[in-house]
Amino acid sequence: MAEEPVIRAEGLAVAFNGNTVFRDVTFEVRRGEIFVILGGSGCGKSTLLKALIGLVPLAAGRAFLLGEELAAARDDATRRALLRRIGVMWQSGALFGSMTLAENVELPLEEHTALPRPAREALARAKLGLVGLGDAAARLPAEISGGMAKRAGIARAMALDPPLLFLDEPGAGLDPITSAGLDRLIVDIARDTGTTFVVVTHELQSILAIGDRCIMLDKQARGMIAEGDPRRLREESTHPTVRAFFRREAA
Ligand SMILES: Nc1ncnc2c1ncn2[C@@H]1O[C@H](COP(=O)(O)OP(=O)(O)OP(=O)(O)O)[C@@H](O)[C@H]1O
Repeated sequence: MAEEPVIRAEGLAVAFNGNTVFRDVTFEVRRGEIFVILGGSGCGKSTLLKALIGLVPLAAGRAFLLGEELAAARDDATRRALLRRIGVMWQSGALFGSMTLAENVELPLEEHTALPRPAREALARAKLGLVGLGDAAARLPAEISGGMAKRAGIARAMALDPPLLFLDEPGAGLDPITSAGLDRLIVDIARDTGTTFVVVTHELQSILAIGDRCIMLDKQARGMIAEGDPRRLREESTHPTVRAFFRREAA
C-alpha cells in the first residue's frame, strides 16, 4: 500500500467577503519531498499556506496534515498537538530583536516542552549548527545579515523537530547569491533529516533549484493551473500562463 501522504488537500477553496481566491485545489505532498506552491503576485499562495494550517477558514474541501484533519480536531488540545508537529517560517517571521539567536531558537522549546534550560540550550545550538550558524548563537538579530536571519528563522522553525516545515517566500529580500545559498541549505536539510518542506515562492531559480514537485496557482483562473515536476513543466507545459511564467524568467 502506498505511504500516507504528509499532506492531502482535497478540493480546497477559500473566499474573502464572498470573493473566491481559489477553488478545487487538490494535491498531495509526499514524505521527504520539497513541494513548491508557486504563482504570480496575489494568486493566493500565502492564503493556501494559511488555510492548510488552519489560520484561514476553508470555504470548501478537506486538508489532512500528517494524517489528521485540523478542521475536524475535537478540541483545542488536539489542534495544538498537531500544530506542534509543524514548523512555519513566515516571510515576515522576524526574530525577536532583544534575544540572541540561541534564545530565539529556544523559545518554542520553552513554550512546548518541559526540558531543563541546559537541554534547551544544547538543542538550540545544535539547530543553529544545522543551518550553519554555530558560531553566531550569541549574536543579536541586528548584528547579522538578512541571509543569516532566514537561516536562524529556519532553525527556530525546526526547534521541535517537526516532520513538516512550511516556508513562506524564504528568498524574499535576499540577493541572488544569498538566496541560492539558502536554497542549498533547504535541499541539504531535506535530504539529511527527511523533513518534508512546503515552500511558497514565485522565484523561478529557486523553484527549479529546490522543487521536487509543485503546484501553480493563478489569479485569473482562481485555482491551480499546473502540477508536477517544475523542470518538466518548464519543458512540456502547453498552458500559456505556465509557459510564460517558466520561460520569461528562465530566459
Ligand atoms: N485576510 C484577508 N482578507 C481579505 N482578502 C485577503 C486576505 N488575505 C488575502 N487576501 C486576498 O487574497 C488574495 C491572495 O492573497 P495572497 O497573499 O494569498 O497572495 P500571494 O499569492 O501570496 O501573493 P504575494 O506573492 O503577493 O504574497 C489577494 O487578492 C489578497 O488581497
